[in-house]
Amino acid sequence: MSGPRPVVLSGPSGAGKSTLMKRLMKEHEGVFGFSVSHTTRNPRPGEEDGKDYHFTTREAMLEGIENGDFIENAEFSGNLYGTSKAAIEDVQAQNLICILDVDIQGVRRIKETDLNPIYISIQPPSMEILEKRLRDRQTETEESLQKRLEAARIDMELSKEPGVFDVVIINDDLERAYEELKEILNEEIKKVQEAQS
Ligand SMILES: Nc1nc2c(ncn2[C@@H]2O[C@H](COP(=O)(O)OP(=O)(O)O)[C@@H](O)[C@H]2O)c(=O)[nH]1
Ligand SMILES: Nc1ncnc2c1ncn2[C@@H]1O[C@H](COP(=O)(O)OP(=O)(O)O)[C@@H](O)[C@H]1O
Repeated sequence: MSGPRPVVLSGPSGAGKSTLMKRLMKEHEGVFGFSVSHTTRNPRPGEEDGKDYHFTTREAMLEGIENGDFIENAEFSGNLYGTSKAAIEDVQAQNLICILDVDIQGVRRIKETDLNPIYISIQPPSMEILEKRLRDRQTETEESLQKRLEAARIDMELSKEPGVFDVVIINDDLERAYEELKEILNEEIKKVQEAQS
């Protein structure tokens, strides 16, 4: 595949992936493009269809999967999520660094493709802090919160396995975590900026 190397951001729900990614994209306008996933979960207040996610139904998504429209898909906390081929192609056609936000199942599936991204895991400092951040975010019901915490325990274990991720960033202090992320991506960012100048 041509163009800059994509970036996969993974890690438990509530670890800070969206926060870090949004900041990265804002501070590097015209460098990154987000791979907009499909999901069957309901939009949260402020989320935009086609920007944060393509919000869809299980029926439509299963049909798309059947048609081979997705490079990967997974069930997470009772909903379907997936990366369409078009989502990645849209970004790569513009020669931008494609950022994917996927769970650990997605990481596994992407490893079977020829996408060749940089794999970054964003981890919370502890389960206790993760739970607090998720509660404070006020986006989840008690049931979906518990499912996310259960998935987080599995994610935290798997992310320790050698070779799964290129880098693991502990998102304790936001500024420090952000600097670390920028440092890792510095080379790719420069390549895109040079190609544009
Ligand atoms: N496999 C896969 N996981 C995804 C995709 N899009 C989002 N996810 C993951 O689904 C999980 C839940 O995402 P979301 O409902 O937005 O909750 P949040 O991560 O707590 O903001 C997170 O771990 C995401 O990384 C996708 O296209 N494929
Ligand atoms: N380093 C940090 N310190 C304190 N709060 C944070 C930090 N990083 C993220 N948060 C907050 O934690 C919550 C979860 O972050 P979010 O980016 O939504 O996680 P994710 O996208 O991984 O689910 C948000 O309310 C966010 O503002």
